Amino acid sequence: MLRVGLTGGIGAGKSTVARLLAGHGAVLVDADVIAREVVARGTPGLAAVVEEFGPDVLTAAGDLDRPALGRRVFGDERQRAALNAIVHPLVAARRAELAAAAPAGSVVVEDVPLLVETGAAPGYPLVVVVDADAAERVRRLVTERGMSEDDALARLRAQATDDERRAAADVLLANPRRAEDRPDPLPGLVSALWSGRLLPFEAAVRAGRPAPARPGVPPADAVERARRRVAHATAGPVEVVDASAWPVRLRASAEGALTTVGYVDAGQGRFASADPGAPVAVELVREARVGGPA
Ligand SMILES: CC(C)(COP(=O)(O)OP(=O)(O)OC[C@H]1O[C@@H](n2cnc3c(N)ncnc32)[C@H](O)[C@@H]1O)[C@@H](O)C(=O)NCCC(=O)NCCS
Ligand SMILES: Nc1ncnc2c1ncn2[C@@H]1O[C@H](COP(=O)(O)OP(=O)(O)OP(=O)(O)O)[C@@H](O)[C@H]1O
Repeated sequence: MLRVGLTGGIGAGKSTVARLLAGHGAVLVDADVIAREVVARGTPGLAAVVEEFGPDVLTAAGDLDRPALGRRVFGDERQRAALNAIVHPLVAARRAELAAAAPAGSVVVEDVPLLVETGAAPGYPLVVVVDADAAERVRRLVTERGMSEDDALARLRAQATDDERRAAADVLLANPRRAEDRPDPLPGLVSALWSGRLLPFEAAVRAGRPAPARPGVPPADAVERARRRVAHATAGPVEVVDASAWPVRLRASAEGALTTVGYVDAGQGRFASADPGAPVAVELVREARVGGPA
């Protein structure tokens, strides 16, 4: 099983990409759907929201009045943080539960709009970001979702910047406005991602097989993502030993949860990434030596 974090700014095309991946056989987990379930009528989540925001955020029938709550939280950072503190832990727990229930051999694609904002990105073996510029995203929300421009801009401002999301992307899928006179390139990009990266990555994780070395010099941003992922999984310091060639070599102090982020046990205190797009080797050493004198 391989967990893939799929994210992008509002209106970037996450759902479109998720549907294409599902067509190839991915198991989908949709954080927006879960975020509705955890505040459905009668849930502890809804009770906590009402305790925080008062009964004005309920409809006459006792459901969450989403437009009313939306008006309060988009544009007021403090209120948004209060809502996030209630909803996000419930969503993260349910996401993990659904991913764990997927059949062996699955590629689980988790569509998580706020993957970067919540700091969850390094906890995934692979992060896919769908990218479209802000003006185009606002156009989509206004023309195809019936949102006002002000509402669309308020949501954009409540999210990470495009640069922050791009820095977290192991794979960046460009999804600019579809041209009417040319075929849409997105299905082809998603198909190549599926067969060229996701399927081989999942198979290698299942077989306990490290990714083979590859030619070229690792880009600095890929090295930084590997370092952050390993630091997140091992909850300790991580040193970059050699980033001049693939596999990137890192040194960490504990095994931690490396196998949950796409690493396999390579024996003799070594772990290796199974991601064919970014081979990384991790050497485990006693804590005192990581970051200390050689
Ligand atoms: C404020 C609420 C009630 C408004 O509901 P509404 O039906 O209008 O929007 P919906 O939930 O369908 O979200 C649509 C999009 O808005 C954006 N968005 C939603 N919540 C947030 C947030 N807290 N911060 C930034 N962007 C957000 C996302 O891009 C999302 O895909 C709702 O968005 C909510 O409960 N948000 C908090 C939970 C959350 O963060 N959900 C997003 C993913 S976990
Ligand atoms: N390349 C494109 N050109 C034009 N319209 C597009 C393109 N990709 C997606 N859309 C349309 O833009 C809207 C937003 O796309 P989609 O629902 O996939 O985005 P999303 O990132 O999941 O949005 P949200 O953040 O609101 O969940 C949809 O109406 C979709 O049909």
